[in-house]
Amino acid sequence: MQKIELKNLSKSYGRNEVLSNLNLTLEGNRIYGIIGENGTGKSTLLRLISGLARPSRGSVTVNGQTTAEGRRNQVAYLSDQEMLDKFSTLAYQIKFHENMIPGFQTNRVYEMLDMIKLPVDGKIKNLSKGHRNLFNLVLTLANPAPILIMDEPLSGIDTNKKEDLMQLLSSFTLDEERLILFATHEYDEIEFLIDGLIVIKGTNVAYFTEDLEEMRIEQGKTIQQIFKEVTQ
Ligand SMILES: Nc1ncnc2c1ncn2[C@@H]1O[C@H](COP(=O)(O)OP(=O)(O)OP(=O)(O)O)[C@@H](O)[C@H]1O
Repeated sequence: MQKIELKNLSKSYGRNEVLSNLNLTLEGNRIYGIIGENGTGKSTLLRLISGLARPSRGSVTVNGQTTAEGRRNQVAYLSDQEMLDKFSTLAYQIKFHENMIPGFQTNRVYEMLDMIKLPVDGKIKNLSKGHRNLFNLVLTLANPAPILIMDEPLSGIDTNKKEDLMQLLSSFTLDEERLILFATHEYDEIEFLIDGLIVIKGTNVAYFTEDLEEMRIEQGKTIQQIFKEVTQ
């Protein structure tokens, strides 16, 4: 079973303490959404878990791995920045990922691109921004890592494609026993996608549930309402 454990985790950039003494355990084949106002440290937290940033204090353990390198092997990470060389072709990037990542699911890339009707010909720079985001997302989803960590994966993607992608994400946790954690500002869209919710306020977790459905039945609140209550 997949497991992410954060113990007394803090991160500062110079004098700016972004995250302070976080304690959190995420586990199971679940989809977790992480929300919070701009600049509250969501991306920083995702980078710490993925082994791309170093904690200032405390520890991050991912499936028993405590070193940054060990964590990187457990995680497929999708940045909110555009990382791909714009002058390369889509086909080149697919081949590059296939060569770099053991078990990379190239067939799946082509199936997903077909599903979202994105042609493989041509260069990254000629794609629209939304299509570039989609292509990045597809490359991340074809990574066989047991944990998928994504920074705003649905931003700039049209409603129809979002629905297809959300179905795909659900199938990843149901059929393939993966854990997915992503940051987003799209509260309405993820309402029925995520199993667990984390709200960051200030420098810490202000709200956490691993069973949003239960909370919804008990308290009848939407994510938007929870967010407002917690952050006001
Ligand atoms: N590499 C860095 N060096 C210095 N400061 C940084 C760095 N990365 C992030 N920060 C600062 O850390 C804080 C949190 O940034 P972060 O990007 O993690 O927030 P976020 O919650 O993801 O924001 P948003 O919702 O706007 O994407 C901000 O004040 C930001 O300026």
